[in-house]
Amino acid sequence: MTNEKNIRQSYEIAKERYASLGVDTEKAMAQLQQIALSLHCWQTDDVMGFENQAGALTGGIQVTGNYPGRARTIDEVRSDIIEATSLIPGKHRLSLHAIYGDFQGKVVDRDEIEPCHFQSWMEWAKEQGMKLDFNSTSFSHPKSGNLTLANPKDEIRNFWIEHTKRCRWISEEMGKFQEDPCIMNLWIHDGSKEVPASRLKYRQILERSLDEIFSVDYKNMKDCIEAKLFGIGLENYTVGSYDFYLGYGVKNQKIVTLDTGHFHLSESIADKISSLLLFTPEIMLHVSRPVRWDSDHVVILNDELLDLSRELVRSNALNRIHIGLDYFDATINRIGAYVIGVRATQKALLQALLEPSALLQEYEEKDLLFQRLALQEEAKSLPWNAVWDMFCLKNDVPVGESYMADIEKYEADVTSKRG
Ligand SMILES: C[C@H](O)[C@H](O)[C@@H](O)C(=O)CO
Ligand SMILES: [Mn+2]
Repeated sequence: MTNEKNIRQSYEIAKERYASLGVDTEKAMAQLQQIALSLHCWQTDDVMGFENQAGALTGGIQVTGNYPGRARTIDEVRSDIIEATSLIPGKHRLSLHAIYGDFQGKVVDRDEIEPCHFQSWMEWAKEQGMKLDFNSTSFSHPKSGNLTLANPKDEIRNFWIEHTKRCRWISEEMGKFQEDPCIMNLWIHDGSKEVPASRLKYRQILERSLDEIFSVDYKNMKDCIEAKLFGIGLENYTVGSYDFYLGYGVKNQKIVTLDTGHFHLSESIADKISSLLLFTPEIMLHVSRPVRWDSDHVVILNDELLDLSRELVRSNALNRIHIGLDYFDATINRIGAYVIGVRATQKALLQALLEPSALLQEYEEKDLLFQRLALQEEAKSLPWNAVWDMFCLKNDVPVGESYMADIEKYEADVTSKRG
């Protein structure tokens, strides 16, 4: 009770402080409430999925750690997602990879998947008031190799074309069922350890495959194409590079996915937002945290995330931006990993929504550059955390670090009992 009183008092002080700079804290909280983040289901089970022919994780991605409690069944994934979302303010989405289908113990190959394999997900999500997004899965399959949609061999390429076409069909049915577009992401690992004899050849093949895949028009799903710098074992050449997908996205008006772990480490993802918004219809983000490489560390509140969030808000186009998370850490409690990453992303967005942007723009227009820099610096220590605590309180989720106790309890009662 005293705690709640403190939170409310601190909020009132913060509200006044922000108002003095022309910022409306109530409006910022209302805007944050509208931002649904797309949670990646694959943090629950280390990207294993539920195919009954599953092998090791391939495609140049890697999960490290063996913390106990990995979800081993669809029910366990759902239970973990319910637990995680109970500790996160707001209403969010869930992103499924194609390997998470409800295959009922049968072997259903990737070129055979159908909407019926995701029907139970659609119904469950509806019960939870949650919308679904979708991803085709090119990795961890006997036909994955180093080349899928860019493979010169007809048999392999056509298999993956068929898989991806089916994923679009499933996404369309999901979108219809949930009466809200399903955002489908296409990422393939295709590449080569050494420099190929022709870089052009495989990109030409990939362009043709994509044209065939996208030849069917759908109304209830949206296509996103995700580039990458390199995968492990595929260091010299990635067919689906950023230049490739940026070109394809602009030419064909597809959504380009920016995964924050898929660029050179010193490259600013924030700087790309305004350019993409000028030339592509919408943007999809995979918020991740690269450490030395695309290591998919748990997202934390760092400068890169803050910079990106500020650009998203400043662009005035939040309705054209989809924000998903993409990391997988098996070294710590997996539900904790979700909660840390989602709350960090929301905190960054809140700080961006609380930026005294009207005043900063006014200084800029008047060429008051010292004043602009001074306010940018001072804005960093404004009492945004009091607004965040109030946002959590309003959403009836734990304030501050108190969520740790809930996760510890869930671990003791549930995940520690998994074999
Ligand atoms: C599971 C993958 O991480 C995901 O599908 C893809 O988006 C990626 O980022 C691969 O590095
Ligand atoms: Mn990604």
